[in-house]
Amino acid sequence: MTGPARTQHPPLRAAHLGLGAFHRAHQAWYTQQANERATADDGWGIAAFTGRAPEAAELLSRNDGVYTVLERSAEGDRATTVQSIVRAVPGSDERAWLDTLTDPRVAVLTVTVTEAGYSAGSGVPRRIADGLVARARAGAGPIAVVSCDNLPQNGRALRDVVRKAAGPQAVRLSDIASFVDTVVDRITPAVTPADIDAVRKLTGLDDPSAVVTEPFAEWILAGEFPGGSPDWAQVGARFVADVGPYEARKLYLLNAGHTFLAAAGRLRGYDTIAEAFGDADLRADTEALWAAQRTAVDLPVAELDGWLDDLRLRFSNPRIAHRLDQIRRDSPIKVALRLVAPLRRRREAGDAADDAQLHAVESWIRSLVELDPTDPATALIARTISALPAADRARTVIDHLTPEGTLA
Ligand SMILES: NC(=O)c1ccc[n+]([C@@H]2O[C@H](COP(=O)([O-])OP(=O)(O)OC[C@H]3O[C@@H](n4cnc5c(N)ncnc54)[C@H](O)[C@@H]3O)[C@@H](O)[C@H]2O)c1
Ligand SMILES: O=P(O)(O)OC[C@@H](O)[C@@H](O)[C@H](O)[C@H](O)CO
Repeated sequence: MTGPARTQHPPLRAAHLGLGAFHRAHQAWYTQQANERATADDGWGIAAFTGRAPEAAELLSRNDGVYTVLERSAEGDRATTVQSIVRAVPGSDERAWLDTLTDPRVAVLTVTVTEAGYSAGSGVPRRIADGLVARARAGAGPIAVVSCDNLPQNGRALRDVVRKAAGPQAVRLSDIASFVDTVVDRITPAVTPADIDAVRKLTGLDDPSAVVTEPFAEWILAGEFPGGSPDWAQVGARFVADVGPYEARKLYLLNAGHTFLAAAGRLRGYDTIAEAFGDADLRADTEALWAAQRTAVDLPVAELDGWLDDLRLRFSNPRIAHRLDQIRRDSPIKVALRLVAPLRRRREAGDAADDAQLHAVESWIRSLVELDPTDPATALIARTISALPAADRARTVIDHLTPEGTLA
């Protein structure tokens, strides 16, 4: 058995860094949908680089970059083939990275490297800076850099760390690189062997690069694309002047809900979001958290109500096994941005701390103290917090957790 076949050959015009499940289910999928509505010459092919380990590139290359997206609703599965990735490259291939970013045809660079990828220590800012400086030197023209990670003002956050990494060369970037803010949404769990089996049963194809995702997808973008972009708007993406309200909605409701359920659900022995959200107490806590945090979202009430109704169904989808231990990874930075930041804003406005927000922070602290850490950053903060008197822990986190997820 082999994987899905290539029938389209879109020209190389985009690059991506961080060839994980989400890129395959979101940006590459949107680009595929846009390519299907374009003439062959107007399509966009992507050179996708892995962030760290080479395996995803090696697997995808074996099938010429073509793979299956399995959209999984509560009712059933639907398989589509994605051909927009025309080259899958291990991130360690610096030559290929520089060649791609100095290629004048390449006008868009999308990025999914997780929240942790934005720290200087990850090496991501330096790699992007090197590529953009080389592009400026080569006179290869402007490029849009599109962050697709769950961070506030993600485009600006990426711009700042890339400029810093470029040092004195940063001045060269202003002329060639525009950094685009985005809100990206599509619940896409890490792929399991059972998912690959499900794809095999449905399509008859052996596709180790397949991804399973929900039917829902959203992409909201604000910024300049001086060298053009795939026609993502035609396939549902929205270009707006300011992503702020949509970003608050996504981060303070969906992602904060996930962050809370990952901690509190794991403490109760659940494995997935659907299981945790199915627990009456945790569901009530999540609803209370949403009620508190929605005050920070500047969107019409009816629009927000409808979005939350959809979110309840999405969290309840029993056929999407979004594992709590995956979501718990790198939690300090997520708690800082999704729970502590809105709590502090409330305090600055002179309002009392909300019980549901406090409960979410306290649940996270309990998860640090009582559960095995998922990653080194979490282990480090867990040790510090565990050493504090229990009565001081929440106050310490609320007062001293930095946006980088460390205790100041
Ligand atoms: N999966 C989702 O549902 C989803 C939805 C919206 C946004 N996102 C964003 O996309 C990110 C990636 O999600 P995913 O599901 O593809 O995860 P994944 O684990 O499948 O892939 C993560 C990618 O990021 C790279 N990466 C991770 N840490 C890195 C580091 N420190 N330095 C360099 N590269 C690094 C990895 O090499 C890999 O290519 C999330 O962290 C989030 O910010 C994901
Ligand atoms: O690692 P995080 O917390 O940024 O993301 C985990 C999930 O909350 C996230 O992947 C959501 O499923 C996603 O943001 C939905 O669009």
